Amino acid sequence: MTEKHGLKIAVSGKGGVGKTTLAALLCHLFSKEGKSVLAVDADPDANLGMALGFSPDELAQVTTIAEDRKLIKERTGAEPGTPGSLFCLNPRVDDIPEKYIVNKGNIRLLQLGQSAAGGSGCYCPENTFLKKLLNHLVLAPNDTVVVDMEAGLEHMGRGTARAVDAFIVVVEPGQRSFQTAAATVRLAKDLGVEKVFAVINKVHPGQEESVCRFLDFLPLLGILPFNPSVIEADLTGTPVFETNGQMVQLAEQIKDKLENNV
Ligand SMILES: Nc1ncnc2c1ncn2[C@@H]1O[C@H](COP(=O)(O)OP(=O)(O)OP(=O)(O)O)[C@@H](O)[C@H]1O
Repeated sequence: MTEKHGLKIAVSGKGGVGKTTLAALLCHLFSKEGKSVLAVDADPDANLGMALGFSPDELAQVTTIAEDRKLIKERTGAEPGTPGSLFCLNPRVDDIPEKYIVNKGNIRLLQLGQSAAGGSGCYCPENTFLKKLLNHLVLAPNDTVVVDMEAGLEHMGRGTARAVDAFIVVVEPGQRSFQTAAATVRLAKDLGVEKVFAVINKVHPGQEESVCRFLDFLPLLGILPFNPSVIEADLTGTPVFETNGQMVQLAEQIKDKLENNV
């Protein structure tokens, strides 16, 4: 890594490929090495909070951006630093209002929540909030932002996409997932994003070679195997990083490769 500021990472991919699982593993690993992590749950279908080990009670205590959409709509209309705006000029992670944040160790979770408008790519206040946040948030060298995104980058403007240091597209073996990945890469290039990487998840023994062949247009950070214990952890509401050493080890390699390439 050449730059001195912290990293902003967005995890994307088709629904159900394992974005939340990978995002939670990365949050855990960054926090374990002493980084201050802002985990942003921007996927209305996901529950990054539970994957990080927050209890339903803890999650219920905070307000999601969607729940506060009227306020957010009013305030995201104003430029940061102006009266009535949500953020001060050049906000830091600590400047995000506490009512939106739930903490666990070094991890601060922010949930955009379920949009009343529904549908991906909408220009709803939640996405406007995310854009402002990614564009204006100033990270200390020790800060890391991990965004669990909804599929697709359609709702991202050029400036916002370029504010992210790396996009990780999670791909599972299958043509539909490859096509989503290809579309994401095309869109990312259109938006001027240089750093787009793939992580292949849910790979069964013997599939590695053919999957890599289909994804030769994307630099690969790593391969995660299909592992029933990941589903088991999900069923019991236990974070994967507490139960599955193999996934943690592989995610660590993914994180190292990412840091060496941004
Ligand atoms: N390597 C794996 N092996 C087996 N199951 C996995 C693996 N990774 C994720 N899963 C399971 O697949 C399901 C979807 O995973 P996850 O929620 O992380 O995906 P997602 O892309 O965030 O989904 P969504 O788009 O619905 O939010 C979960 O039940 C999860 O436990």
